[in-house]
Amino acid sequence: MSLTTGTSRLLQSTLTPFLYPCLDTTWIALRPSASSPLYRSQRRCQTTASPSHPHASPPTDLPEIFPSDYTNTPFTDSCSLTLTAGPGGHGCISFLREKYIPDGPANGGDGGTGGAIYIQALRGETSLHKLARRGTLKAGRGKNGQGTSKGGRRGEDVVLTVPVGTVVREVWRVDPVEEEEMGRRGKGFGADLDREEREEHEGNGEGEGKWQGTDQSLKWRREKWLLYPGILPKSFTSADFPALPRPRRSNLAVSQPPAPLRLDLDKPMATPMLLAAGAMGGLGNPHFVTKSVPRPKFATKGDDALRIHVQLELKLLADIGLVGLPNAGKSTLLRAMTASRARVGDWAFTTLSPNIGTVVLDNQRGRVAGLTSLPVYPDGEPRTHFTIADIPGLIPDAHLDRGLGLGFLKHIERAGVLAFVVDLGAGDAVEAVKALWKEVGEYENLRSGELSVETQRTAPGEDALSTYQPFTSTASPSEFGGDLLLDPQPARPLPPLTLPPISSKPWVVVATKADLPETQENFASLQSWLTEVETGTQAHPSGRKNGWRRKLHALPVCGLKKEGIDGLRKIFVELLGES
Ligand SMILES: Nc1nc2c(ncn2[C@@H]2O[C@H](COP(=O)(O)OP(=O)(O)OP(=O)(O)O)[C@@H](O)[C@H]2O)c(=O)[nH]1
Ligand SMILES: [Mg+2]
Repeated sequence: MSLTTGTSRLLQSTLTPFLYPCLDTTWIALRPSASSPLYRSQRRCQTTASPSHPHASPPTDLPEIFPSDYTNTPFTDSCSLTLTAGPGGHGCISFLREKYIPDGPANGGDGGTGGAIYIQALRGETSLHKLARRGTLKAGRGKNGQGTSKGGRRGEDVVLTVPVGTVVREVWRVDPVEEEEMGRRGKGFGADLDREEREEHEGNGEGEGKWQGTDQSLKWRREKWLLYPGILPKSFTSADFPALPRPRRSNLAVSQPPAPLRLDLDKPMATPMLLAAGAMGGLGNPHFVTKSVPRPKFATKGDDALRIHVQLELKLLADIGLVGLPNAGKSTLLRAMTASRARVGDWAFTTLSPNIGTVVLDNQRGRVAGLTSLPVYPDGEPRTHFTIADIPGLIPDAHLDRGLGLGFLKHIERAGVLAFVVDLGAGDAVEAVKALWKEVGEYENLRSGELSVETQRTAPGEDALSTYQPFTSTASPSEFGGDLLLDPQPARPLPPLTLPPISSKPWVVVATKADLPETQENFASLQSWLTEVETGTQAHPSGRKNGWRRKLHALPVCGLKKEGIDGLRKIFVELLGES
């Protein structure tokens, strides 16, 4: 009885505040009253102003953002990587040795296959910076075989996780299996040719001595063989060795995409996709038992691994891109809508590389206020969040690469929906939107010209992106100590990606600093201009006939006080459904 009472008292003291907060008297006592300053400040943070009266509040009570509240999130939208699959483990040279069997048969195990490299596009990822930092990715080496016919373990696999919308393009590859096959076919490796082929050559009157020479020199590939410890190579004659086994590929290699790699990972992937299979392990000494050599004291080494140099590029930077002149309030808006802690400053070019923030629409515990249903992705999956990119400010003549212009415009091209952010307190908002569109439109013209030049340069039938040329060096890899130290081809820049035209993307105008006095008129003229563009009375600001004109909204917001944010979120969700 006393135990029950004790348990219930314990429960009351520890769990009640969490399960039934309304019953907990201590919590009630601590809760700020409606008149306390804390409560008032909380209520002020939660208010969302009606967009129709944004200017009602005076601009004096603006919250301050302290420098200690800034964090710099790293971001990279393209990178080059060298992917090296795992080399195979060596075969083992071993003999059975037991009581009464001092010189048993060969029982060395085969080496393990090397680890493979996979790629997987996931929705939670937003940047390639983690991969860009690494530069080279290597899968694990297969373990060596062991005595008593124990095969070596497989090498560790590596999975690259990338954001959805990543494009993977191959720059060059070194495929040792392909090279060896080519060498055998092209150079006539006598020892490894089929007997019929050989006889055919001899029948054609080619000297036997010549074949003999090729035969012996190519059979003996020191770097391919492992010798029993303590035995010097000179104690073998090359005739003791059988022909080198043909190069093999692991069974996994059949699911490798064809070379050259050109992948557009525009959907989230349930399972990783193979990019490079690991190399095969070497063969243990039982593989070389013959009548004349019953106890072979050699095994083969594991194969060298496939190496691919790829370029990764994000086709989609974020769902929404904030485009604006410097100091328009883009970073403040991003902070208001997401948990981003982007730096804010009262000067131009506070932001120099994109900041990406995520707006959570459904956090598994409920939807954000005002959303009755969730938007869906093109594949029908409900969209529980979307991303916003705060892109550095554009300046006039950015399309001529003035002030890092082209770099910033490249980011704009990669956003799904464009949100033109204009400062209502910095002059005519219509002129500001027109100036922004002018830069974007000029950049689009430039890009379409660039693409057509690239298409003309490509010979008909040739792959427009990259063509695979296996490494054709006169020196064999063994001359580099079995390992190639240099890139087989210098990394050449790949042609630009073909992306949808910017002017056909949905767009919206966000009028910031609506708390500033006397900005109503500016906003009203912006709204009427947008209505004219929508109805076709005014030309599309990009100068293109087929520019996006449906549902053109302008929304006044105050990023500092988070006013007008709910309405903006709803419009973004609506436009994402259209994009
Ligand atoms: N009154 C008022 N000031 C704002 C508002 N939003 C931003 N500001 C101020 O405007 C200045 C610039 O804001 P940022 O968010 O850094 O502007 P930005 O567009 O990111 O600037 P860059 O990164 O340089 O292109 C800061 O001093 C902000 O405090 C707003 O809604 N109202
Ligand atoms: Mg900024």
